[in-house]
Amino acid sequence: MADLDAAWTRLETAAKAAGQQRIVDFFRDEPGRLEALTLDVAGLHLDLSKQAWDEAGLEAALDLAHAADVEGARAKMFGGEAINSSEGRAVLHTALRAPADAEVKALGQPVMAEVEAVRQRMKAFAEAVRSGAIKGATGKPFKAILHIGIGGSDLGPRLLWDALRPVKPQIDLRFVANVDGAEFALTTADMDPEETLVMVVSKTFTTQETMANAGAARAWLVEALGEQGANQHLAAISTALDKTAAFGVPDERVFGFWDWVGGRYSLWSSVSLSVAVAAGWEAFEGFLRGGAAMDEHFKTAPLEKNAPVLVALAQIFNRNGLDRRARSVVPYSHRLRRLASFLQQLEMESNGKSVGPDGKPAQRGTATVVFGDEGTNVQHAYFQCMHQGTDVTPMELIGVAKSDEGPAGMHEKLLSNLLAQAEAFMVGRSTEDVVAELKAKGVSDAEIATLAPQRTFAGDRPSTLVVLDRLTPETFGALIALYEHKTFVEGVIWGINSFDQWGVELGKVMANRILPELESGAAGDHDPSTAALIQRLKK
Ligand SMILES: O=P(O)(O)OC[C@H]1O[C@H](O)[C@H](O)[C@@H](O)[C@@H]1O
Repeated sequence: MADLDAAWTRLETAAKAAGQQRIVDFFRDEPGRLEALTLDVAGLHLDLSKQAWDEAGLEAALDLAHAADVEGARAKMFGGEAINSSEGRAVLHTALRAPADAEVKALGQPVMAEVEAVRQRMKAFAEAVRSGAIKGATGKPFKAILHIGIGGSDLGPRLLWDALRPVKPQIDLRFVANVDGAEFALTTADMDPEETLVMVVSKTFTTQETMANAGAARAWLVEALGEQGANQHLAAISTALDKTAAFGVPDERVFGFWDWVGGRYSLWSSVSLSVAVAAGWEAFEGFLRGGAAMDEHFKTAPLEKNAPVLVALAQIFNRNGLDRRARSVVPYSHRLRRLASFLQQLEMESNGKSVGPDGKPAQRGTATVVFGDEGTNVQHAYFQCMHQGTDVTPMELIGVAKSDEGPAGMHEKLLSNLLAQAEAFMVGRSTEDVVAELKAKGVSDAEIATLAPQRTFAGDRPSTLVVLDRLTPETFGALIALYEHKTFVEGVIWGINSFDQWGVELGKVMANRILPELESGAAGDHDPSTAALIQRLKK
């Protein structure tokens, strides 16, 4: 503990010192900077040299990781210990992408036989749906899948589908998440129940939104195909097998997973069966292989060359050392445009905690806000604030080195924007430079005095670049696993349990209380604002 406190203090001191200098100058003062802060892992190239740390800052961050015993925590996670202590569960999403012959135990019990058995059933199902061996009730093959789920049962598979989907897919995969009937109506309007397979995805099989949409989908099927027919169009993915049977899904159409897989870490499981069907099993297996490659790296690389550790430490340096309370993630890739939404759950649900597993307050600030969308689009939206706003927001910019998709010549334009933004964030543009340009254009001194400051860029805004060699199932898997392990390392250093989510409960309980009040009009005991709104909104 004393070591850890001292390591935190060293980090904070080092960050303060680094913050007095300009990032761009670190390159001048540290000849080995680029070499020390770039690495190639599992088809990803990472460049953390434009981050806010100097050599001493990086060293202090690595010391902090050692003092927090990241390596010990990592061994406990891979060893299947109950590191999700508030729920007494192991954390083994890594087993879902491990080879069948790996030796993995959850709380001492071997898991790989079960994992492999479900994988084989998923594979057989995916192939049978694709080949038409499994058909709908009227004998037609399935041309579409309606994937119903929310949170971890939605965000990961949606992103995975965007990443892997063929340009002209054999199977049209659609998603419904929200308990806003508009989403169901808009998504199903042009779907034919006779040719649609409905997959209900819920770890708990109790989530209000998913159960409401599942009921709606079932009714939509029953109307077209009758009770018996509807069942042939249903599949369920859950850890609650008793509940799937009660919903009417035949056993052979139920695909399980385990309580040692958190919802936001579940896209490696049967939760992504819809994608495995629609993109094909081979693509899904490639995704698993990519995740496993990152696991191997995370487990074995020394901390100073460990990609998830370095990305986590850059975040901690910014967040705790320099008090930067937001981070923006911008993939220069249309297929990865939903990455920030996925990371919002992964990082903010995992690490948005203020107390540790011992119930004591966290000593330092934990998860920050993460936001973002696809580049270049965001350059024409919020990047003004990133370049010239009063707060510095660290960025992660993600690119794909090679792509043959779409019209010729576009990819280079996309990449030029990615590189230009990262350079502009760091280097900025000096007032002298702006003044010289305005003078050369014949602008008057009076105008220059007001214009030049407005056209100056302070720069010195840190960013990390992640460049995928190509966007393949493997590199995409490696990217997601990178972020999972980054999130884990941060949780270890902040001293919190990254694997529970008590903070989502209160709102659910209160919604269940308000629902009958809206329906019947009899208002319960509420604060004046809520009571007035119930009066206004009730039926
Ligand atoms: O998969 P489900 O059990 O339906 O849960 C869906 C989601 O809802 C919950 O409220 C949790 O916050 C998420 O972690 C979870 O992914």
